[in-house]
Amino acid sequence: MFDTTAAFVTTGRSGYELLADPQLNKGTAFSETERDAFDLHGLLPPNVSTLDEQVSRRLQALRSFETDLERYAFLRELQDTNETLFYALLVGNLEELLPIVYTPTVGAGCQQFSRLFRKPRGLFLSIPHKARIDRIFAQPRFDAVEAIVVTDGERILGLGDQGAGGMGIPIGKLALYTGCGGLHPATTLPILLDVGTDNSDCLTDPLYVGWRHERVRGQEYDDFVEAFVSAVIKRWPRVLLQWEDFAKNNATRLLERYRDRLCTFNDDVQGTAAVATGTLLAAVNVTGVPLTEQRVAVLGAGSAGCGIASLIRAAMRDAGLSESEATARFYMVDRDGLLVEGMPGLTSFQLPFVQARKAIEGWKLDHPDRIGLLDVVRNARPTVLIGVSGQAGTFSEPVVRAMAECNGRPIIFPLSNPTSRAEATPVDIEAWTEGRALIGVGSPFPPITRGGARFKVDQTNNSYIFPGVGLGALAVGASRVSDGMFMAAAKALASSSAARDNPKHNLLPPVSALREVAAKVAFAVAIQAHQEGLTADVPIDRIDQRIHAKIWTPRYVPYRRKMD
Ligand SMILES: NC(=O)C1=CN([C@@H]2O[C@H](COP(=O)(O)OP(=O)(O)OC[C@H]3O[C@@H](n4cnc5c(N)ncnc54)[C@H](O)[C@@H]3O)[C@@H](O)[C@H]2O)C=CC1
Ligand SMILES: CC(=O)C(=O)O
Ligand SMILES: [Mg+2]
Repeated sequence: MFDTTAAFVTTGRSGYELLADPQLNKGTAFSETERDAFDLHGLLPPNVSTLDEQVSRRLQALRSFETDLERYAFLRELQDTNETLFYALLVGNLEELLPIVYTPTVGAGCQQFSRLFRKPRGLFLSIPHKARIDRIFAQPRFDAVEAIVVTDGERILGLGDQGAGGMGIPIGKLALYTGCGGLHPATTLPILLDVGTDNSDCLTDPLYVGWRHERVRGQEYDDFVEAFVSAVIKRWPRVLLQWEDFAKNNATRLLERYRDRLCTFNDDVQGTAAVATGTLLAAVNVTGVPLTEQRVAVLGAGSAGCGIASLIRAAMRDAGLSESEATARFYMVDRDGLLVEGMPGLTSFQLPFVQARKAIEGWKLDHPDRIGLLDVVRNARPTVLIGVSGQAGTFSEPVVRAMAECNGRPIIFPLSNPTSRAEATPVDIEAWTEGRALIGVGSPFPPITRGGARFKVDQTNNSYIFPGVGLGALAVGASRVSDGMFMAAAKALASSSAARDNPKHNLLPPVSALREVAAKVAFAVAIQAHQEGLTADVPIDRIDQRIHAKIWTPRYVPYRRKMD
């Protein structure tokens, strides 16, 4: 386990080599003694700064930019120059910086990746270099790796195929692993599986940095992923591997293939499920309609949609419903309308959530051959409406008004990212429901006005879950990540809700509290792993201490020169 509490660091690097290493560089904060010992005099201006002074300097520079994309590029550059400073800035300003490091700006960062590319971060594993994976992994720099986030760039937020530009997502997710979950940056590794791209803008862009090839699919793709996972297990047998932003035809399939072979999970399927379930449990407290009486409509029956349905259904079973009673409460709507039994083209992970033909007999439909979202809301009268379709504006005024007509307090979560892809905006939902809706959004939105005051709508994003799941799993050396661990994470999140005491308060803690949320989620996840027999021999009364020992706080420690 990486020692996050080391009192000093010993290094053989000096001069420019030391300044060029983002894991070791302190910039102007190198002390006089360190400047003597590491030949840094003259390479730095003479004034020695504190970390706080450096943070103030960078914050001032950051705020002077005109656009968020410039701020994103600035922060990425800082991350690649001085990680301690980058994280001190991030941790101290989560609310302000998360929308830049993470959604929505990270989406633009992926789209502009080839233009912004400066220094290498993480690993690009491309099909032409499949045979070299072991050798790439073998570099000593990666000895401390404990957490990997991997994507193949095919479904980047709601922005589709971004090819190698998708690397922005693992980088952003791991920034949250450290910024919110406290994992030491040296233990994190972003990976992009470059299997080509079907994005013609990338393929025809002379500046595109990825492998210029159409996306490889089928057996060759599967063989490549297998080579990757096998090499990961060989190099880091106890690593936590997070799958991120894979397209619908791969996400659940790969999760099922690998979830029993290593400590791994899919964030879009399982992390999203936990944040949606946790927020819903908090909302149920407010509306007073028990979970067992909720009816849930989901727009977008893909990885996130079916993951969400699956975990909410499990929560309904825990609350006393049978499997079939719980299943009947879900209305999954995709491109071709409501999923009903016998519909052609259903995937294996959609099949458990189809509605029985009999259940919809007698429904009044706008068009007899297609059951759209509005039909579902009018006929099924759902209490909850969740959007994970990546399609902006699909929670139209008639749909939202219909939700408001059949519910005193409709629960409406347009969760698609980035901001431009949200199914509806909080301002519109607030207006169309006369302020009665309980709203959750995937990306940050400006505050709305509620009861004459500004109200910040909850950002219902898996960032409330994955840093804590990773921290908890790693702290106790979990061998696997189970569905039970995600349920524990969801319940821990719900128990942090301020709305438990006052229904006018937020369903979720603010983004500024994400570090505390991660620690709480980590504890619940680790306890659950222990109860399921998935941990190494960590006594239950040591779990809290293990978690806190793993949380790194960005600060400078003194350096000592390593003698040859
Ligand atoms: N708030 C959060 O924490 C998270 C949000 N998301 C967002 O959810 C969205 C979907 O992600 P995934 O499920 O992984 O993608 P996916 O591609 O697996 O699923 C999207 C589904 O939406 C369907 N769809 C597309 N257009 C539609 C339309 N007009 N009406 C109904 N269905 C339509 C697609 O056919 C597909 O089944 C993305 O925008 C992503 O950013 C995903 C994960 C976490
Ligand atoms: C938040 C996230 O994981 C997504 O939008 O894909
Ligand atoms: Mg994602």
